[in-house]
Amino acid sequence: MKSNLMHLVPPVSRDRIISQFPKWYTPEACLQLKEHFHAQVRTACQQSTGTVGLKISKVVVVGDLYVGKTSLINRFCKDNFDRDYKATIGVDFEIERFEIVGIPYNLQIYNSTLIVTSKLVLLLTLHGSVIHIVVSSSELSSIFLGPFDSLISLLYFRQWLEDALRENEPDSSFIFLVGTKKDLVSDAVCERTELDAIRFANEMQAEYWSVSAKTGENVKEFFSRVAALAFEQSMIKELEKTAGRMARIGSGNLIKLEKNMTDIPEGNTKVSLSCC
Ligand SMILES: Nc1nc2c(ncn2[C@@H]2O[C@H](COP(=O)(O)OP(=O)(O)OP(=O)(O)O)[C@@H](O)[C@H]2O)c(=O)[nH]1
Repeated sequence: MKSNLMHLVPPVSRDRIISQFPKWYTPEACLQLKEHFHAQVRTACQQSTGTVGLKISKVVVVGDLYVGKTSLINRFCKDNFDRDYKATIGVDFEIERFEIVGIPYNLQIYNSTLIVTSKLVLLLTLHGSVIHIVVSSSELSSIFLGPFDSLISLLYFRQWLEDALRENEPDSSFIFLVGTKKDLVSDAVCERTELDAIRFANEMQAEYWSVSAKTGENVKEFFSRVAALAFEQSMIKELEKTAGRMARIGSGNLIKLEKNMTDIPEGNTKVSLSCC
């Protein structure tokens, strides 16, 4: 599957630019920076692997039994939906292939149920994962328990979150909360559930998405977001590894000021900016 994720923006680098050059930051400059970032990414890949190598990120999907994890993954990876329920035993996984800014890219999507998976298997699954997706069914969510269907799964979830954060470098992973089976609830119920879910997601610094594997609503958009963030994270790491050998964004030869800064009279901030 080829995905056109050209909307990628390098937030870290952009923030650095804004903080260093607040007065000259413009949408045009941002676009140029984005293009430059993509070029840098390709160069970084070539320098680190000798070719534009395949990148892989790990995504872990967890949640209660029967909430729709397998259906969500199947809708995205195989574009199908099965009404019949077949319980997932242990941990299952799918690989989805993308091409982002010309770079071959794979998402390894692990599917596991919190309650029935052994702790050791869960820890191994979580190790090195970039994206954590917590799935809950919109149909069953209770306003008392937030997006969780039972108190026990809420407790498991808290433990899981701690493990996930411990198994990975700080600030290197993203958490999503996904409400499935959107098609089974009315708009009014959906809205109410969403308010709870968004509040809960904010508490755990997660992003909330409401989807339906049956109709396909929001599924592609959701995984595009997942792929974009995972890819960006993996590229930022790549760039950090090769930082010594490369021009840094915000310094070096990326931004050229047409005028020498020392020539600018005080109070005059109108300087044109060009990217190389
Ligand atoms: N109407 C509707 N039904 C869904 C949706 N997603 C899943 N289901 C149904 O819900 C049941 C459970 O779905 P699964 O995807 O197998 O759930 P799971 O979370 O993978 O379950 P485990 O393997 O036990 O962990 C199945 O009968 C699906 O057909 C949805 O978006 N809408």
